[in-house]
Amino acid sequence: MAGFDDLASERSKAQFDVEEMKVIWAGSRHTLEVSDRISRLVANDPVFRKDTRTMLSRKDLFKNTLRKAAHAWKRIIELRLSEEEAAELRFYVDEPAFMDLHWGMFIPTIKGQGTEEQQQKWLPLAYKMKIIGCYAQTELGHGSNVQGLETTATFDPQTDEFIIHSPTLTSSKWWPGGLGKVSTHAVVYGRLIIDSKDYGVNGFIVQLRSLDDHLPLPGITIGDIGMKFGSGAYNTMDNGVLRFDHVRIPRDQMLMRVSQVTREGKLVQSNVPWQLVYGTMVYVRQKIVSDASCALSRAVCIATRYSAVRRQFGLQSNGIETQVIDYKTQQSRLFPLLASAYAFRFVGEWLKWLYMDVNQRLQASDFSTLPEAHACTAGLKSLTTSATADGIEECRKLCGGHGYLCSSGLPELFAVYIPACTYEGDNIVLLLQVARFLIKTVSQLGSGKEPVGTTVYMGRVEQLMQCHCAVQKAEDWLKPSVILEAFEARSMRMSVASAQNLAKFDNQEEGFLELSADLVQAAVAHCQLIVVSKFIEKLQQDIPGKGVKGQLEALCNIYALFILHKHLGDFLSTGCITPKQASLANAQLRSLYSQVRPNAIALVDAFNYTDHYLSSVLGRYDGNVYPKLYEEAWKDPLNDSVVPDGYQEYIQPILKQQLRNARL
Ligand SMILES: CCCCCCCCCCCCCCCCCCCCCCCC(=O)SCCNC(=O)CCNC(=O)[C@H](O)C(C)(C)COP(=O)(O)OP(=O)(O)OC[C@H]1O[C@@H](n2cnc3c(N)ncnc32)[C@H](O)[C@@H]1OP(=O)(O)O
Ligand SMILES: Cc1cc2nc3c(=O)[nH]c(=O)nc-3n(C[C@H](O)[C@H](O)[C@H](O)COP(=O)(O)OP(=O)(O)OC[C@H]3O[C@@H](n4cnc5c(N)ncnc54)[C@H](O)[C@@H]3O)c2cc1C
Repeated sequence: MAGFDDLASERSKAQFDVEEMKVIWAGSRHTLEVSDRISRLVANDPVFRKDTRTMLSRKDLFKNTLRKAAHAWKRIIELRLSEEEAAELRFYVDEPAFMDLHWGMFIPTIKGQGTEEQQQKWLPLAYKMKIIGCYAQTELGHGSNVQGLETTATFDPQTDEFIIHSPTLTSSKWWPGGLGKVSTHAVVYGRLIIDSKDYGVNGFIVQLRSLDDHLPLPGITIGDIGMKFGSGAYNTMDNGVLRFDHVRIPRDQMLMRVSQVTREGKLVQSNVPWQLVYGTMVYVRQKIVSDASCALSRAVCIATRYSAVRRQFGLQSNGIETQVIDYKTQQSRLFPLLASAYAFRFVGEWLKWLYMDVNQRLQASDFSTLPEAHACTAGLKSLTTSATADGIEECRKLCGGHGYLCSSGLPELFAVYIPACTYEGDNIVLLLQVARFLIKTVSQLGSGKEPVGTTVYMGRVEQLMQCHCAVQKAEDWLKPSVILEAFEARSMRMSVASAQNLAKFDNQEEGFLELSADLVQAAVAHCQLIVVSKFIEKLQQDIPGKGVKGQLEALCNIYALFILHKHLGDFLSTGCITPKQASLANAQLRSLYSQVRPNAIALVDAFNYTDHYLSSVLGRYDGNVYPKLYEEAWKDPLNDSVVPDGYQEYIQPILKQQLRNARL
């Protein structure tokens, strides 16, 4: 039967060891074992079913999420799951919920911005979930501009308390996940006011609801901000609104690692940079990059399997039509996304290492790598989430009409994913942060301050401003050194050009605003270079397993040459390559697609996703698409009755009217 046979035959064509590729994708044999075990545990538990999610009303959907979260927590305790296993469980439950903000932002904020004493007081409560917290930063009037927040925290020396207040409508906290209906506590960001002087934004731990009856405490108004894009999707989350009317908290609930307020009302700065108040965002942006590879690989897995099952046109001698995956146009849209999923996986792994390294340094009072960590997390968060959001939509189109059905799994995946381009920093705003970092780096060239980390290549500015690409034949594009040099030269030249244009302005801030569209492009070029170079570095590691390294090399080259093709204008206009070399790159790309084609199904099998996680009829492991699509349609509540509700009120009268008209 079509589907079963197609995918079995595809799997038999694979030219590499899929089991070893699973280890590479997971990161280690241990991680693969944990992820495999927990994914099956979730898939086999009826409480974690997902199939009715898009049909539930908001209230039922939300209650169902509460049920799942409570059940997940129960299982974590019963099975004594480690933190790693619990995180895998959350991943495979696959539903945004208040727990994400509690574990992903509230706890990390206390760890990163609280003093030892504050951590000792609050963390045990939070770890045992005796309190549930959220991250209340964004307001109705300001999200990107954190320094523009209006909530005030005024120190009252009489009572040794802070008074938390929302002075305007636009100062209402707006968006925090978990706030609307669940959280008992929040880290609230507000302006620290002492003796009428404004000391800027800081974090404060504020209790919001009673631990007895869950009612908001006096002076606090809270609710949910309403339905969001798509059915199911992010509507499992209670993004909330919060207002304070002179709510008092003890002084020791200001997070005081960065600066302290004494009993006398004096502000004392510690030796850590004030930017640490933004530390949780660096942590979460790093997480979001890893998540991008998961979301993109999921969509790509669905689209690849379905493209091997789906046949249209091109009747062959054996009477069978062509698998759509064999069309070159399909390959040229699908395989770069497959390559991107792998590329984002590896850059995510590297970013996790970078974050851990920065954290260790911070503990030892070494703050030197913080600007680089901020630029990398901001830039890569922006690059990978934008590409993933676009990629999921492309996968939907790659699946034709059936991709638009909720049962394909793609509409909900798209709807739940796209806010990643906005939350934790709007993607353009974040690229502008990278641009500032690049301009600063360029301006310091030749000053004796050597560029570090991902900007080391800028130290070779003279060479990179003049070099000529050495490619003479298509295969030359397979050399990592050739690719790296082209990407480095493009990024260097775009940053230098931006810096030179900026220098023409008397007022640098005005110039930055005027040139911001170009600056964003320079930032994108730098971030793409990071992705390419981290993929190449990955390939320099020991990679066991028959054929595994060869497949990864092909994917790395596809990613790089696809980006080159997509941004050809940059590469040509900066003179990094010639039009002839561009056309050789394109020829090489086509040849790489042919190389990947027989391995495509095995390359998505290596993600090791269960059918439960994919929740897609089109992406089923067994390829049994058509019978299941047919079966799925009959489950729609609209098919509960043969004649629909409303027939007598609305259809019959029309039909009767038409009959009468016809008789006239
Ligand atoms: C169901 C089962 C449950 C079982 C559970 C078991 C456990 C399971 C575990 C689960 C774990 C889950 C983890 C998941 C992860 C969490 C998922 C989260 C989902 C998403 C939620 C989204 C949340 C949010 O959106 S929070 C709000 C985010 N807001 C923003 O991002 C605002 C964006 N704006 C900014 O960041 C800034 O204001 C910025 C950068 C735009 C500021 O611009 P500006 O130029 O005005 O800067 P200044 O403020 O003046 O700063 C100048 C100076 O500072 C430097 N800088 C800026 N930011 C940073 C930074 N972050 N770090 C370091 N340095 C920074 C900047 O570069 C400047 O430096 P100079 O040297 O002066 O140039
Ligand atoms: C699903 C979801 C969950 C969220 N969860 C939380 C949470 O838990 N806690 C929390 O505190 N917040 C949360 N947020 C808020 C989120 O962090 C902000 O929405 C985000 O930081 C973007 O800020 P904004 O809404 O102010 O966008 P704006 O800054 O108003 O963006 C609007 C437009 O203006 C552009 N723009 C803004 N500034 C500039 C500039 N300087 N230069 C050029 N263009 C600019 C942007 O590119 C964008 O196109 C969440 C948001 C969403 C969607």
